[in-house]
Amino acid sequence: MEDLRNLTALISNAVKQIEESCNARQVSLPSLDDPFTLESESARLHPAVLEAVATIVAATNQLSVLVRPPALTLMSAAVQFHVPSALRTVTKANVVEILREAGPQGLHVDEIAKKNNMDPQKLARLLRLLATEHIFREVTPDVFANNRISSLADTGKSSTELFSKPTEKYTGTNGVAALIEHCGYDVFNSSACMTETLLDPETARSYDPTKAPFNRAFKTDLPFWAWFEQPGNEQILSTFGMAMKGTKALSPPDVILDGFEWKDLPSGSIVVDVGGGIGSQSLTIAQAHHHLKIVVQDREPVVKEAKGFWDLNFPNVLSSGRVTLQGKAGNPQSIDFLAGQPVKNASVFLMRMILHDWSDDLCHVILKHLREAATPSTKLLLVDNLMSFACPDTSPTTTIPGGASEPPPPPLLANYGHASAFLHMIDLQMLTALNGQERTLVHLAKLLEGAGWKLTKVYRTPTFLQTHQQILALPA
Ligand SMILES: C[S@@+](CC[C@H](N)C(=O)[O-])C[C@H]1O[C@@H](n2cnc3c(N)ncnc32)[C@H](O)[C@@H]1O
Repeated sequence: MEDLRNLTALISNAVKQIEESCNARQVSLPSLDDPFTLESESARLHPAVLEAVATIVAATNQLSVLVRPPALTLMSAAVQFHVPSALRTVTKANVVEILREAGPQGLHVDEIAKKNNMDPQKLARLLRLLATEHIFREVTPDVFANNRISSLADTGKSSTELFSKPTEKYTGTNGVAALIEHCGYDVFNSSACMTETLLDPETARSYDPTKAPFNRAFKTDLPFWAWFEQPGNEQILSTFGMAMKGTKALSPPDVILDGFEWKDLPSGSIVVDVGGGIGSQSLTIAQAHHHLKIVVQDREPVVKEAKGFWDLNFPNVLSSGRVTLQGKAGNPQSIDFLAGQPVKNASVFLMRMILHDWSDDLCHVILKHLREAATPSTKLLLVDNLMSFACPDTSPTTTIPGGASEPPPPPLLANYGHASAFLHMIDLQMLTALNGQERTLVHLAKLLEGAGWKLTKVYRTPTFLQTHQQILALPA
């Protein structure tokens, strides 16, 4: 009972904290029935509120596990995979857009099914599970409407356009639907092969990117990235590019501009976005800081995708030369961060969500190439998720600015329990797809040190827990 009472007290204090912060700023938390818009998120995007949110998510989950019959908790975990299956199916079948067009009163499944050619009763069962998880709303029996959560996956396009041009579904969107597709197809299928891969002596201890569960699932000896580029996988590759844009939704918008002091870089400074994908982070930096030159580097097929993205979102910036896309073809220097780094006068090497794709050995190779290309004043800015243990950590930790993070009050787990479960899932996402991993700060510090970099600072920007933290390193 003591844990129960303590958890309840934590929840009620956190609710008070949210209320006080919202009252002081004269904003209110949006209802679950309001469609998602960035503007209406302002109440939540405040450090005090985000901290209270983490407490509530951790404590409510711990409370429910504490009181629920154990068999239900365990078996719910065992069948949880139906949620991403249902979510991917309805997202791919354009249900979100059909329901947006229907308005808040919703639409009967018979009508939805007429538009997307599904079986209405099967569709109803998928939507009902999702509505039970607070994704969509069942307004009256068999009548469904979007809610705040489902509307985040809205491409903003008309359902007619989506049905007539299915291969262009994600182009020009916020990328969230693309992220659902990437997680629900490439990664979900890989995860289904996790057990066999991790228990097979041939692959159990391998950190080779060609021996991941992904390779077993898709019957390929190619690493994830090279497989994307195979003929026939064009759609999967372009979905991945947009999915990376969708990861922006996992942090407050434009958080890349908080923390690191972009404005203090001298005019004309070169920022190299290493493995920058289509350049969705670079776009934000380029739009906010006109004094910087930006080079987005990635594999050639990704760079081809990137060209259309920049022409659409920031016309003429490529032709002006302020932003350069570096891939392979058309450029004398081939871009492969495992092979080397051609830019030798960078002010900043930015690497967002790169190291987590690779084993320690391959991270060492990437970091070493950057170190060799760095000038004495080049800065290395990593943007990565920071992991923590599910128990108090007594190992020596770093004393650099921003290095320590406050553990939550007991009886919450030291890593904020369920509030950080998402990060641990992303860690396994890296394992299944790439044999990569998310890391603790101490782990990252060691990797950096081994490659001639010195971990210098962590910018604790108001992210959702420890997602996408900015980690600064300088040449050692
Ligand atoms: C997880 S994504 C991150 C993209 C981007 N930094 C972002 O945050 O949106 C990893 C990127 O690394 C690129 N990549 C993989 N192997 C590469 C290599 N050897 N050289 C250059 N880029 C590579 C992929 O094509 C992909 O765009």
